[in-house]
This record gives sequence, C-alpha cells and structure tokens, in this order.
Amino acid sequence: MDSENNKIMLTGGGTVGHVMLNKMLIPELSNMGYQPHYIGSKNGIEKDIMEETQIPYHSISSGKLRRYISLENFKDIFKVVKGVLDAKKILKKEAPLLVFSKGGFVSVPVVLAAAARDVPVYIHESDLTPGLANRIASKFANKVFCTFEETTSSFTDAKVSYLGPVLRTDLLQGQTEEGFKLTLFSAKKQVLMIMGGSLGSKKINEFIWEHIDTLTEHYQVIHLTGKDNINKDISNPDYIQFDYVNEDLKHLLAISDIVISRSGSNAIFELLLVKKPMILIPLGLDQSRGDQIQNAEHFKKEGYAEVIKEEELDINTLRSQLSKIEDNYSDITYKMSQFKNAFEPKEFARKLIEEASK
Ligand SMILES: CC(=O)N[C@H]1[C@@H](OP(=O)(O)OP(=O)(O)OC[C@H]2O[C@@H](n3ccc(=O)[nH]c3=O)[C@H](O)[C@@H]2O)O[C@H](CO)[C@@H](O)[C@@H]1O
Repeated sequence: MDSENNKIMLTGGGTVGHVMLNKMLIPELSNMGYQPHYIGSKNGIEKDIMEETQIPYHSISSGKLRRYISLENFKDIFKVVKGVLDAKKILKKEAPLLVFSKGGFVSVPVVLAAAARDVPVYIHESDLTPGLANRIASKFANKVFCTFEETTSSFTDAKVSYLGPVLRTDLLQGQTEEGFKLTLFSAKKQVLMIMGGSLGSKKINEFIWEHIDTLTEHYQVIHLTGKDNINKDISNPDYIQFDYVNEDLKHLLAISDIVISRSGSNAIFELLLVKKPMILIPLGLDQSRGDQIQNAEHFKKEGYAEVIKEEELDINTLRSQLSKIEDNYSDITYKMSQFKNAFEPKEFARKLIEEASK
C-alpha cells in the first residue's frame, strides 16, 4: 500500500440505502487521518447527501442495470462504458488507497475501473440476497462484507465476511421531549410512525391518507412520506407529515411506539437498534428482486416484526397486526434488547483500513 496517499474513494448510490454507510464512514475516516472522496452519478440522491459532507465529489456517467430486456439497456451500455472511462480517469488522478462500494448501479463502473487500475475494492451488501450491482462488483472485490450471515453463501467467487449491520448509534440519543415538540403530540395516545423507505412509497402513502381518520382514533401518526410527497389536503391534529427527516429522526423514533415500514435493510436494523416493534410492508416482486420480502420474513422469523404483503394491505389486516404487536409488546422489545450484533461506523472504518493494510 502507498503510504504517501491517504485518499479513500467511496461509491454507491441511487437510494439512501446505498449511501448511508458511506456518509457514516466519512467523519470516522477523516478522524483517522484519511481523505474520503466520492464517486457518484450526476444527479442521484448520493450527490445531494454528499453535498452536506463537503468532501470532494466526482461525478461519472451512469446507466441502470435492468433485469428485463429493454431498448434502454442498449443506451445504458454506452453510459456504463463511459462511466468506466470517467472512473478510470478519476482513479488515475486521485490514486486512492482503496475503493469502498456500497452498491447501486453507479458503483459498477467504479469497481470495474478500480480493478483495471489495481486499486483494492471492498464492498458492503446489506440485504439477504445481493443486488445485481454487488453481484457483478463482487467478482472484482478483495472482500465483500455482509449484514446477514446467510448472504455469505451467495458470493461464490469472492472472499466474503459476515459483519452484521453497521448502524448510526446516534439514533439511540433521541429525546421524547424533542419528539413531542416537533410533532405537537403528547403522551395521551400511542404514536405510530409510517416510514415508506428513503424515497417514500406511493402505495403506503395513499393507504395511510385513505384511512387516516380511522388510524387517529387510536394513534397519533407520524408519516415520513418521501421527498415532495406531502398531502396538503389533510388536516388532523393527531397526524403530522414530514417528507424527509435527518437529525430529527432519532427524536421522532423516541416517541414512536410502533413503526410501519418498508423493509429496506438499514431501516429495519435501525428500528431493531432503537427497539421499535414493526409491521413491515415489503416492496413487491413487481418492483424489485424481492430482497425486501426476504428481509421482512427474516425479521418475522426472529420475532421482531409482523409482515403484511403489499397486495394484502387493508385496514382490517393492519388492525389485527397492530393488536398482535400490542398484545406481545414487552416480549418483542425484550427479544430486540438481546440483539448485540451491530457494528459502529468507527469500528467498521478501522476494519476497512486494517483489511487494506494486510
Ligand atoms: C427501492 C429500493 O431499491 N430499496 C432498497 C434501498 O432501500 P432504501 O434506500 O429505502 O434503504 P433502507 O431502508 O435500507 O434505508 C433507508 C435509510 O434512510 C433513512 N431515512 C429514511 C427516511 C427519512 O425521512 N429519513 C432517513 O434518514 C433511514 O433511517 C435509513 O437509514 O436499499 C436497501 C438496502 O440495500 C434495500 O433493502 C431496499 O430494497
């Protein structure tokens, strides 16, 4: 390893789930004396998130990898090839010690370019079954770290290591006082949080809006709708919407009793960390490879969650799942308190550097 250079190239994008770990690593790597840089797409969510961190951001051309045959695939092949050339130039100029990829389409050209330039590549996979981007990237990786132990068997050509989730432990610092101030709610009724994944969920949003009067009979409801999805036509003192929350998430979680959520890996492990019983509504096979269905079933099996399939979502099913959770609340939170297998970003930053120094 070149001891003169202290740059670490991070990549990953498309949804927050493919960026959050990178964001958490930035202050830790900086504290350790390394210089994090980022390669992302020109307009993806990773660009907005990285703008807040003020680290150097390099954008490359990026295409989508589809699992179905489409004319767009042909156009995107050129974009991916252009992305590899863009990434090669950046890697040549910056000469980082290593590339760390959190997955998503934009990461593939970066990993291919790193392999061509002999830059060591490390990958993290958060879901039970790997995404297409990580499956391709893993073939060029020095190591793949996985959130779930079961995932290690999915990577046959790569060195794999079970790590557990890397979580932002600041979520444990939420204060109920702040949560009540932000929502104007009180301790008089239970609080239900609805979280549609980092981009929000149209289906879940519409369902909540349709049934908000019924839900607020028993609960005060915090609804994270996803960017630009606020419904201004609803006015109900026991209902509050936020399109996206950053630092305040911990305070809102502190006052929430039960969370209804999509089953993106980061979100569900964060809910486990803060011990919030959850009802998971995974993204269906019509819109994904089914990774959220597997994540949700895994959490159900562990006793942390109830699951409602998107096509079976109706108010009666939701009511019965809510009562099931309320009846077993202390058992569920006890089980959650036994979960110890999370990594702090600081520990993972150290592990990454250690790996690259071997
Ligand atoms: C549509 C899609 O492709 N979803 C994938 C994406 O989900 P998605 O991008 O939704 O990722 P996750 O659910 O894993 O994480 C969402 C993150 O956003 C944060 N958050 C969310 C709302 C908010 O207002 N504020 C906030 O900070 C959560 O705390 C969490 O850290 O990546 C996950 C991890 O690979 C996959 O399991 C999902 O299948």
